[in-house]
Amino acid sequence: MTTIIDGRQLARELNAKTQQRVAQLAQRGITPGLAVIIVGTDPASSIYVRNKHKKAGQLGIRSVVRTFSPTVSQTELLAAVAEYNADPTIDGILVQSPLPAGLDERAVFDAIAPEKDVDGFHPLNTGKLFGNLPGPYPVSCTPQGIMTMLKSLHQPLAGKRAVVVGRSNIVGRPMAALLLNANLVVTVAHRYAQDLRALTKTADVLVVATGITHLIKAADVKPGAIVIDVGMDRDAQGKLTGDVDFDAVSPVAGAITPVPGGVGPMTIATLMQQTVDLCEWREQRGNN
Ligand SMILES: Nc1nc2c(c(=O)[nH]1)N[C@@H](CN(C=O)c1ccc(C(=O)N[C@@H](CCC(=O)O)C(=O)O)cc1)CN2
Ligand SMILES: [Mg+2]
Repeated sequence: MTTIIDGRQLARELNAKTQQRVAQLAQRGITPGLAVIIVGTDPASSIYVRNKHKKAGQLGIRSVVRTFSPTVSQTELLAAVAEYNADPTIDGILVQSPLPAGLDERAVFDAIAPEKDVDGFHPLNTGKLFGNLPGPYPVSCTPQGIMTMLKSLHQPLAGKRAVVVGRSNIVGRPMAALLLNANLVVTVAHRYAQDLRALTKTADVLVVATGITHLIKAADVKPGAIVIDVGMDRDAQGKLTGDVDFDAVSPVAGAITPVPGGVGPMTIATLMQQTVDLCEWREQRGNN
């Protein structure tokens, strides 16, 4: 029997816990604040930002969305980040990725105060993650959400072989660090891998984040493996599909995430969780 990892249900459970934490903060007169910066009108990014804003509102988090035209200058963007860095009502700041060409995304991420870096993209936070330093600090929401999904399976993971396909800063690299910190034996594969399929076939935990529709087929997966599909691709008919051929792979896998309804909802639930984390950590530090 293959377990279908239900990201929507796990997100509901996580959001319920976050909502309770928000209610506890409210009793002390504290409202967590999230600032979301989006540049341009990319339809997918606009939907993700709208969903973040909506979910925040449902949980009692105050969210502000600032939308810039694609012609915004780097200086204006950095000024908006600086404004939120200095705003005591804002606990978490995120800049929706990708930024339009011509803007230096890395410089904008680096300008976010590390203690408000709700996406965990600041080098201080990624450095802590890669050094396996003691927390707390925020971690990129998609891989952090995947760790929550893996924990929901209640399977021992230490010593298992993990293969992460894709090495992006948002998913592949922090995913590898989280799995390594959880004592898995981790391989990161990418476009230069000489025999990708020989690698994926060794994985007890396979995480695929490439943006290549149905890259992973049944023959590429070890029987019983946990398969996590981060892909959000469109097939020839425009239908949302993953990097894993779900219909072919699910009979082979021990557990598998669907697309949609897998990793995506957990990304947003983790963002909400981390906004409240940042708010609580700030309180614990004494509002600094
Ligand atoms: N600043 C950031 N930018 C981006 C991140 C991020 O974590 N921080 N991740 C992705 C986009 N993303 C959130 O921003 C995101 C993508 C997809 C989903 C989601 O719920 N997907 C649904 C399907 C949605 C659809 O139908 O199109 C699902 O998988 O079920 C949530 C968040 C890149 N940018
Ligand atoms: Mg990649």
